[in-house]
This record gives sequence, C-alpha cells and structure tokens, in this order.
Amino acid sequence: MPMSSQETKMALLGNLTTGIRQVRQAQRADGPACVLAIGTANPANCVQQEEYADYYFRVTNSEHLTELKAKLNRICTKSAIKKRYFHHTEELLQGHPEFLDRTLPSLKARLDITATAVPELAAAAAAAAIAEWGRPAADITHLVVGTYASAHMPGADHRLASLLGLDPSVRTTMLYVNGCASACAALRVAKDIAENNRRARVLVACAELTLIMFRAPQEGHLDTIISQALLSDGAGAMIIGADLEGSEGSLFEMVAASQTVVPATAHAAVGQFGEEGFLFHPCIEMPAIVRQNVERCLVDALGPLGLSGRWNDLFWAVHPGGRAILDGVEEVLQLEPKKLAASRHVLSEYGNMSGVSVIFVLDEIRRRHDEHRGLGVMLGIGPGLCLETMVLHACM
Ligand SMILES: CC(C)(COP(=O)(O)OP(=O)(O)OC[C@H]1O[C@@H](n2cnc3c(N)ncnc32)[C@H](O)[C@@H]1OP(=O)(O)O)[C@@H](O)C(=O)NCCC(=O)NCCSC(=O)CC(=O)O
Repeated sequence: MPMSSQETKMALLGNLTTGIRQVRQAQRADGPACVLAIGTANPANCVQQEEYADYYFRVTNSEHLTELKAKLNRICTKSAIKKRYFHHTEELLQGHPEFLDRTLPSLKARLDITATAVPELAAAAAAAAIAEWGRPAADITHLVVGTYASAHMPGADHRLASLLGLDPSVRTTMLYVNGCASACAALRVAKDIAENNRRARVLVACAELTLIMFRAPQEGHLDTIISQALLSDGAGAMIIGADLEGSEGSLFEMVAASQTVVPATAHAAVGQFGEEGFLFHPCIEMPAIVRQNVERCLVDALGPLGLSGRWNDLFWAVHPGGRAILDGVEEVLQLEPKKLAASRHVLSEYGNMSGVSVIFVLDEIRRRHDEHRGLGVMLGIGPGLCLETMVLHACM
C-alpha cells in the first residue's frame, strides 16, 4: 500500500535524524583527550631571590624606602623561592622611567613590548612541545593561547601561529587575563575541542610577563611588594589530542574538568588595566580562603568519580601561587610531603609564573613519573576566586 504524505514526511525525518546523528558521531573522537607533549621556556634574565630586594630597590631608585625594603626582604625569605626569571632587564627599565613612576602613563609602552615578547616566549615553549610531539607544526588544527600580559588585535594567537608556521586554517582562541588559572582554563577548552573534533590536535600555549605590572615600591601599596616578591615570567605549552596516531604517545589522559567560584571572594585576586599598566591586588587572605574552601570544592568535583577523600592515593599538580597556599592545601588534605614536591620544586626554581606554573608542575611530575602513577589532580587557583580542577591519568 502506498505511504500517505504524512508517513512519507515521517520517514524522511527519520532518515534525516539518523543521518545527522551519524555525522555528529563521525565528527567526534572516540577516546578521551590526552596530553601528548609538554614544552616550557623562560626569559634569560635570572635573579636570585636572596638578592631580589637589593636588585629591585636599586633599579627603581628607591633605596630610601628602608622599611619597605626590609618588608620585601622578609617576604622573600619566607617565600620558599630560590630564583626567578624576567623578560625585563635593568637596561630595559633604565630606558623606560615611566615603568617605575606610577603617575606617568605607561600602558602603551608596556603593550608595545609585550606585543612581540609574549608570542615569542610562547613560541619557544611551543617549539619544544612540537619537537617532543614529533609531528609537523602544520598538523596542529587548533590553537588556544592565554596571557594577562597583552591586549592586542590581532592577538598573540595570530602572531604565535605565524612564528610557528601553523596552517592558515588553524582555529585560534585567545583567552585574556585569566590570572593564575590561564593554563587550567586553556587546557579545559582544549580537552573539549579534542574530544569533539575527530583528529584535532590542539596546541595550548600560555605566556606571562610581569613587565606589564612592574613599578617602583610606594608606601601604602603593599600589593606591589607582594607581587614583586612572588611573581615571575615564563611560558608553557602542551599538545592535546584524542585517538592517538602513528608514533604519538600519551603523557596524561584528561579524565574530567571542573571550575568552581568560591562565593563572596571576588576581592581575593583583583586586576585592572589602567594608564599605569596592569594593577594587581592579591589580598592577604588568599591562603586562608584557599585553605577553607579547597576540600569542599574537591569533594564536589571528584566525588562523582569516587575519588573523594582518597587524597593520598592521587598525584597532585597544585598551582604554586605561594608557599602559604601550598602549606594550606597540604595541611587541609593531610597530604604526605612528597605529594606537593613537584609544586614546591617549581615555586623554588621559578617563582609564581601565574597560570603558566601548572604546566611546569606537570612537566616536573612526568620527570618524576616513578613517584606519580595512576590518577591525579591539577588544581588551579584564579580570579573569582575560582578553583579549577582537572583529573588526570598518568600514562607514562
Ligand atoms: C607571602 C608569603 C610567602 C609570606 O609568608 P608567611 O605568610 O609565612 O609570612 P608572614 O605572615 O610573616 O608574612 C610576611 C609579610 O608579608 C605580608 N603579606 C603577606 N601576604 C600579603 C599580601 N597579600 N599583601 C600584603 N602583604 C602581605 C605580611 O603582612 C607580613 O608583613 P610583616 O613582615 O610586615 O608582618 C605567604 O603569605 C604566601 O605564600 N602568600 C600567598 C601569596 C599569594 O596571594 N599568592 C597568590 C598570588 S595570585 C595567584 O597565584 C592566583 C591569581 O591570579 O588569582
């Protein structure tokens, strides 16, 4: 019997729906996103932490502020940092008196420098990741770039793509001013791209330069002193992809990602661009806020995976935001000291490179792979105040 027009319509719709579902399935990867390679880079200028107060007060012509210098010395001594790297040098600062004096406009001059310095440092880290990955740069399909140190159009993503010789069809995403959560946010985005686009190979690159906020000390501005004591420059890059091909190997499987804003803590890490560059204010309660909220956030994020409370069964890549932050996480979760050894190592050797730091920590964890098997957690701390987690499975 011939079909009625209604039946014909329904059959066509059914075929269409099946067809669309098949197209959608074919678009997606089968396996989970994996970290395929890691690269890091730092600028050449290295300053020992024990010499930092002398260096900083000399280059800013501020030797007369003896109490502030003594305070910076106290903080440096308690920071558990040995050395830090910076793009800016004494010579560069001498050529820019406006970077020292907060009454002079300096944003344009700072951005003129970071327009090339951010993508160049990111390119150094990315080139190392691509070399380890072993495939041509032109095989990268997506690029996710994070930084707080530039604000240009076209952005650091386009300049980086050109420096690396990426294919013009590469799909780029630029993430600005995510503070210390930049790499966590970029990796969360990369995970979704890799799992939803068959054969996608995502380059994540984050670069942070403190030049955008460098200035002389001033009474009443303790945020400058704390930033000067802890923050530093660096870049980290990773290649992310699912369904490995050829010689590709997986360092970490990206199991699950989450982000939680801690209520009523918007004041904890505040930043703003102004004529005088980037003004950053990390509040003094930051370590206490993290200590009071980290376990609840982890229970919420890891509970559904059956991992809640088994903290010492996991490996940990905690953002080394400061010694007191690591101490607080270790104490609340009752972690064995070795669990935060990679984070403490990165803090000691490089300082707080903001969002880039967790890439260095994961790089360190894969070097110590005998101690870090099975499941682990990358924990980022960023503005909001937000806690970012990603559960990882070490495959090395
Ligand atoms: C700075 C520290 C190493 C200091 O060590 P201790 O806490 O053990 O020592 P302490 O309490 O005696 O403090 C030393 C001196 O520093 C001062 N001090 C400490 N934190 C301060 C802050 N945020 N602002 C201004 N001053 C601060 C204290 O008042 C004290 O001054 P005095 O000696 O005169 O009494 C530690 O507090 C720390 O690691 N804090 C975390 C810093 C932080 O916020 N990091 C996150 C950056 S942002 C980030 O990573 C994420 C993001 O982007 O959101």
